[in-house]
Amino acid sequence: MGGTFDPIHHGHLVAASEVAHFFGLDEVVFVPTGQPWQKDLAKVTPSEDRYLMTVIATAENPQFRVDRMEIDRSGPTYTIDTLREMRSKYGPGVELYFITGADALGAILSWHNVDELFELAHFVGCNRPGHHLSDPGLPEGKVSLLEVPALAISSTECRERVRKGEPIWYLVPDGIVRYINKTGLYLES
Ligand SMILES: Nc1ncnc2c1ncn2[C@@H]1O[C@H](COP(=O)(O)OP(=O)(O)OP(=O)(O)O)[C@@H](O)[C@H]1O
Ligand SMILES: O=C(O)c1ccc[n+]([C@@H]2O[C@H](COP(=O)([O-])O)[C@@H](O)[C@H]2O)c1
Repeated sequence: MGGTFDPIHHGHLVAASEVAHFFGLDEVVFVPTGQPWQKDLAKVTPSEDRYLMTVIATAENPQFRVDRMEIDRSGPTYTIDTLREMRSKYGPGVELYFITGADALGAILSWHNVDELFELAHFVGCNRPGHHLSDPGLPEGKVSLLEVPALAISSTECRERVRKGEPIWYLVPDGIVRYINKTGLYLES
């Protein structure tokens, strides 16, 4: 599962858990983006903080792992590079699934080298409140749409709540609340 994870929240974790269960996956690898080129980079939290929060949020689940390949890569982050790297790391016999939310799936045709993406992994789109879950005309058999228990949580809302002094308990794992309080992240927009 790729994401900016700024910060990681329970919507991400529920989607990952549901997809793992439904498809019988061995593990879910969370890959925080280095430079998400379709977002305003000036507003994105340093990658090391986003990586650490992802590690904290997933630490207790033996099926979840975090990979720093995107934050260690220079230049804009393209999923195609990540999938090529994973394919060469795991070999041709391993099936790769890329987990996305409905908003990301809707924009996938704008991603770098989109045609090759579908040769490297199967894409799973999860529903998300406020976003319509539909296949935007992707190659046959390369995408699955999955209904997961919907959580109306976004990283944007979490950041906004911290800035306004509102609680984010139970929207994100407890360790993430403590990390944000300790570091002072998101106090200024
Ligand atoms: N509540 C949610 N339910 C299902 N999928 C989600 C949810 N929140 C995020 N996702 C998906 O997780 C992936 C990573 O999301 P991302 O890190 O950008 O979080 P976000 O909450 O969308 O962030 P932001 O509000 O900053 O845009 C994307 O594919 C996104 O669609
Ligand atoms: O490869 C691309 O061109 C591309 C463009 C936009 C988003 N992505 C990936 O989509 C995932 C979700 O992105 P985001 O910006 O919603 O956090 C994350 O892994 C991004 O690296 C990938």
